[in-house]
Amino acid sequence: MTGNTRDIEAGVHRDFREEMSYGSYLALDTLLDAQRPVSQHHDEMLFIVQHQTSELWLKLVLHETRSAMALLAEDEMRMALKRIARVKHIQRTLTDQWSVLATLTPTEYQEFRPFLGHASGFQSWQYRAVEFALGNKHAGMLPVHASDPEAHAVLSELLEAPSLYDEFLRYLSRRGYPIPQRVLERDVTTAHELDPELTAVLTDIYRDAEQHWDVYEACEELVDLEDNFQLWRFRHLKTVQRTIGMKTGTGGSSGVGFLQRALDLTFFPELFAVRTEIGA
Ligand code: HEM
Ligand SMILES: N[C@@H](CC(=O)c1ccccc1NC=O)C(=O)O
Repeated sequence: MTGNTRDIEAGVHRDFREEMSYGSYLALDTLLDAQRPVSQHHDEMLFIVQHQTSELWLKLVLHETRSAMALLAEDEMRMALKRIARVKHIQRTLTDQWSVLATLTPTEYQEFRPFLGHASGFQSWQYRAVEFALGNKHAGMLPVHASDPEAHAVLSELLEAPSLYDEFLRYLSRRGYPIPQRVLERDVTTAHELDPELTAVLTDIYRDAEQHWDVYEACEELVDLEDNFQLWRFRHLKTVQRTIGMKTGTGGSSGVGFLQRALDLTFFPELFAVRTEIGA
């Protein structure tokens, strides 16, 4: 037998002149009109779609992370963890997605790279917002967004707000854990720095996990989050390496060297320091 033999059932809705349809609900006119190559090269479409899908997922990561922060501030730990679980799945998708871009050869990329000018992922405000929310605060990043007042406003707000980790530590303090006062009152516009006394508090949780099961589990969720973030950074670095080698970046950085240094960053240093202490 040939052809598609599946009946289109009588009940199937067909007239959307006066009703909301799939496309109108999702604003597909706008979404699918947003791929605007600046060169004539075939592979630029891949480059654009890869970035746009990443930005869409980043939008959801930000939405979920900000919600998790607000929930923690209200002592709603279980709901906050639900948000974080979703973020972890998105992170995996973002990391897996690098394999699509890895099909772009250096020869193909060079065809349209000169058309990109000084545009660079370095200017992604949503990426920077996620970094800020997770605690990698850096006021020096704000001027890059001066030409986009809305993005600048979101970044300023996140810079000045407690990070996810700050909210977690405040929550632990409210639960009676002896979080040092200087940690609770730190200048949240800067990145958190390792505090050995905080490591000791968290180590006690890990040493007696059964007694502290829910917060112990929450700590491991944060470790997963950071681990996933680092995997994305690493895949970005390796993709950059195979695509432009040691060339400087269009954003003006050294390129691979700059991205390599990001792998030394940590959002939750004490949660990793705990590993050294366990069993010691
Ligand atoms: C062939 C593909 C890519 C190349 C060659 C590349 C290259 C680079 C380079 C060299 C930098 C350093 C800044 C600069 O001087 O430009 C950078 C930063 C960045 N790129 Fe890409 N990139 C690629 C794809 C992507 C994709 C798909 C995303 C997804 C959104 C992305 C997001 C970012 C972000 C967020 C930064 C800033 C990182 C930070 O500040 O730590 N890049 N990229
Ligand atoms: N920084 C890249 C260019 C680049 O990847 C890019 C250019 C425009 C929009 C997004 C980009 N993605 C990530 O940096 C390069 O140096 O080739």
